Amino acid sequence: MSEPLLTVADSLKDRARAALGSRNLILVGLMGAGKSSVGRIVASQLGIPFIDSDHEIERVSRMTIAELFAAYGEDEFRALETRVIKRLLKSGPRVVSTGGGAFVNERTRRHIKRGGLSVWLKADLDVLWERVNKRDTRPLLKTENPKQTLENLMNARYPIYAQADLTVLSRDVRKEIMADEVLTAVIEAQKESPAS
Ligand SMILES: Nc1ncnc2c1ncn2[C@@H]1O[C@H](COP(=O)(O)OP(=O)(O)OP(=O)(O)O)[C@@H](O)[C@H]1O
Ligand SMILES: O=C(O)C1=C[C@@H](O)[C@@H](O)[C@H](O)C1
Ligand SMILES: [Mg+2]
Repeated sequence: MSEPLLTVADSLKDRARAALGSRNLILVGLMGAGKSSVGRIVASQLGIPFIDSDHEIERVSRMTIAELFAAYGEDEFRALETRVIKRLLKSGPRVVSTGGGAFVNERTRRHIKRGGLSVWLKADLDVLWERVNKRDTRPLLKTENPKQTLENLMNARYPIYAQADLTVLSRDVRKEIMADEVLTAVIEAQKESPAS
């Protein structure tokens, strides 16, 4: 006889929570991949705190990301992002959703690799574009052809995101389903390398 659905769902959360242990779970990937929205659900499923590095940067600086880029430029923003992410990863377990460029920065990437289990939410261009073109708050996409810019970012960044510990395909299914797939990937990773 098959198990009742509730038990299966409960055991997914419990198994993922046990597999994660005291490590942080860090979501990386391009703008629109779903790091913030899926990360929040994953954290609530695991019963651990959720923090979004973009929100944390805005909180500590009391400026929006767009204002930070405009006032200080991208290099200063990256330096602040590195410091904030380093601090967020000092204790765990937490789910930390990062900004789209965080894992691309070498220093930040080093902190993420040391700081827990990283998951790349990988999406194709059309999925990302459908999501990001609804808002114009992203400074890097304020160009003449933002879709082309997004594609250029994909080409430059995907080989780097591929260094994450796990990859989950982000597509147009409910965010809860994406969250379950992240939990499943955490369990699978633990099976493959139980010592970690
Ligand atoms: N699985 C999904 N199905 C439909 N819409 C989604 C899905 N995941 C995310 N979205 C929507 O796409 C948009 C971008 O998602 P989100 O902000 O979570 O991405 P992000 O990876 O955090 O992007 P950024 O790097 O810009 O912070 C939001 O409007 C969100 O509601
Ligand atoms: O992809 C990027 O480089 C960025 C993504 C956003 O999350 C923000 O961190 C910022 O707009 C830069
Ligand atoms: Mg986000």
